[in-house]
Amino acid sequence: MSAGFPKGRSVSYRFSYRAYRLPLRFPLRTAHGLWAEREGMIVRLQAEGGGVGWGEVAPIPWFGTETVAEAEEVCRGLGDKVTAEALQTVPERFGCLRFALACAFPAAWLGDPAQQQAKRLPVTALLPAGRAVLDAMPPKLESGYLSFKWKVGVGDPADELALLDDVLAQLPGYAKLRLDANGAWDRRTATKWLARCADRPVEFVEQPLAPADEDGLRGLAGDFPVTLALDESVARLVEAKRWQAEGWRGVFVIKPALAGPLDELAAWVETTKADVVLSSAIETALGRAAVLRFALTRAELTKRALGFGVGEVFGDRRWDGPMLGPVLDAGWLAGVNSEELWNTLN
Ligand SMILES: O=C(O)CCC(=O)c1ccccc1C(=O)O
Ligand SMILES: [Mg+2]
Repeated sequence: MSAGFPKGRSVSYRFSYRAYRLPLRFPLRTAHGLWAEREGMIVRLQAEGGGVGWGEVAPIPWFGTETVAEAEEVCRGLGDKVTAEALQTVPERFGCLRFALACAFPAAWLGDPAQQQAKRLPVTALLPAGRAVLDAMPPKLESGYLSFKWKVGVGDPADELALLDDVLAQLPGYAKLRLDANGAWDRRTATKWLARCADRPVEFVEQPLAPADEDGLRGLAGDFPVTLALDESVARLVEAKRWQAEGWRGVFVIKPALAGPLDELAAWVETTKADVVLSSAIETALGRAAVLRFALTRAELTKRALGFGVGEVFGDRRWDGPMLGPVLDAGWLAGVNSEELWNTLN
């Protein structure tokens, strides 16, 4: 699957788009309040010869992406007949829409699934914030996860720090823990946590400070041995490139659904050997399948476990796709029917 804008051809496509609005089964507690409903769009391209493809626009506005309304306005401006050249004029700032459009080129949907069949990639289980983590872990361990991500920075920092020992006590020697503060800590709190993480099986600490505190983030990276990861700081690929150019040597958590065309992401990682983790933006099965289909063919993007173990997000099998367990293989992709999802939005 190529998942980029085809070059040098002025084939025209029929373009359409439909909005969706889906309640989250368990509203997500974040540093930005409660997230209860996912809004987005599905886009569709149909080649003159008949081939069809789909893509998903799934912004997270508090990550600094475009809003659904803004993406919709650009779509309206494109009209119902488009060329690849016209789609490439969508501005860089519209990372979600550019991801969706690049996914939707019909040629990308004709890929040979056989080439992916043998691949099996590990998935990270997302654990809930607070004390709930302790009950959530055992069944995840039982089902075979080797990698976990715990949301911190939500409750009282001292209570959470005390819980860290209990979480690590439950972690078998073969497993690793990621911590994600979503930018909620101040420098003092971050310092306490990072000191505590030294010599612990912590794979990395994600976005310990708000994106605005760039000096703070660079300072922490130099002061502590634990690996740091940027997420909110690098929502769009241009920002990841800038941090890298300025010397960031930690991990880049990339939410491909926010970052623009998958091809551009892969090219960057291939040329610079950036240390990346692919992560879900709580998109529907349609957008997730586009990312995971691509991930199965690109080893350089999947050196670390996939941040897609988000469980049943919508509580609706069609929009969640098949249950994704501790290991992704091409069988999961076969359970996602993009055409059917499109048709339910009719
Ligand atoms: O990255 C993962 O493992 C799961 C995805 C995740 O944590 C997430 C999902 C939606 C919005 C924000 C985030 C985040 O990484 O902060
Ligand atoms: Mg994060």
